[in-house]
Amino acid sequence: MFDQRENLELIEMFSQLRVADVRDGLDYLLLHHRFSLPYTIKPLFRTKAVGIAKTVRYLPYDGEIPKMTPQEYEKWCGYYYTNICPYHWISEIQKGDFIVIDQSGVDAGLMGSNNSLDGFSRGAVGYVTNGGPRDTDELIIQKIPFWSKFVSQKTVIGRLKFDAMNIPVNIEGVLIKPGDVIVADGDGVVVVPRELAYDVYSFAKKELDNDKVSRRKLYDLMGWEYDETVK
Ligand SMILES: O=C([O-])CC(=O)C(=O)O
Ligand SMILES: [Mg+2]
Repeated sequence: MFDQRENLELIEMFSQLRVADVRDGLDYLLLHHRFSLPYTIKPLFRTKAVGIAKTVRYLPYDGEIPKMTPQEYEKWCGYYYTNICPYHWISEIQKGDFIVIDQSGVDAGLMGSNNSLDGFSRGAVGYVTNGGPRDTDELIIQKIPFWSKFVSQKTVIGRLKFDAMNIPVNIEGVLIKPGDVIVADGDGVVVVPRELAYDVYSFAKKELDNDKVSRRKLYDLMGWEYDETVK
C-alpha cells in the first residue's frame, strides 16, 4: 500500500527516538491532545518497537452458540476460525508492520503465543490492541512486543467476529490509519500520522539530541560510563 523503502526509512529514523521525544515533536505542531494512546494501554514487558501501522478490526460476536456435543464443538471451532473470526491478514504481513488491533474492547485473547509468533516470523515488529492477548507468559518468553489494555484468558470462539482490515481504527479514542508510524516503549504508544512524519521527526530528534548533551554532562559529573542512551 505504501512504498516499502519509505516505510523502512521511517522505521530507521523513528527507532532512534524515545516515545517521549516523539510526543514532544507532536507538541511542536500544537497537537498536544492527539495521538498518544492513553496510559491504560500498557506494555506486557519493557521493550521498544517501531513500525508502520497495519490495522484490523473485530466486533463482538452476536450470533448463537448452537447446542453441541464436545465433538461437534471441535468441528464448529474450525468453522468459526475460517468463517467468522479469520486471521487472513497475518499472511499479508510485511517486514516492519506494527499490528494495530481494534477488538472493540472485548475480553477475548484474539492474539496468543501461537498466532502472534506467526505474525512476528513474517516481519511484524509489535502489536497493540484495545483488548488483551492471552498466553502472556509465553509471549514474554518469545519476546513478542505487545501493548494492550488488559490480558485475557479467553478464546475468540463465540466472542469475536472479523470486521475489516487496512481501515482507519479507533484505539481508545485515537484514530490510527494504515501507514502511520507507531512508536512504543516503556512510556506507552504514540502514533505519528504519516503525512506529519518527517516534520515530527525533525523536532523530536532535536529534543533527543539536546537531552543527550544535558545528561552526558551529568554522567560526567558523576563519573559514570556512557551507555547507549547518551551516545
Ligand atoms: O488460538 C487462538 O485463537 C489464539 C491463541 O491462543 C494463539 O494463537 O495461541
Ligand atoms: Mg494459544
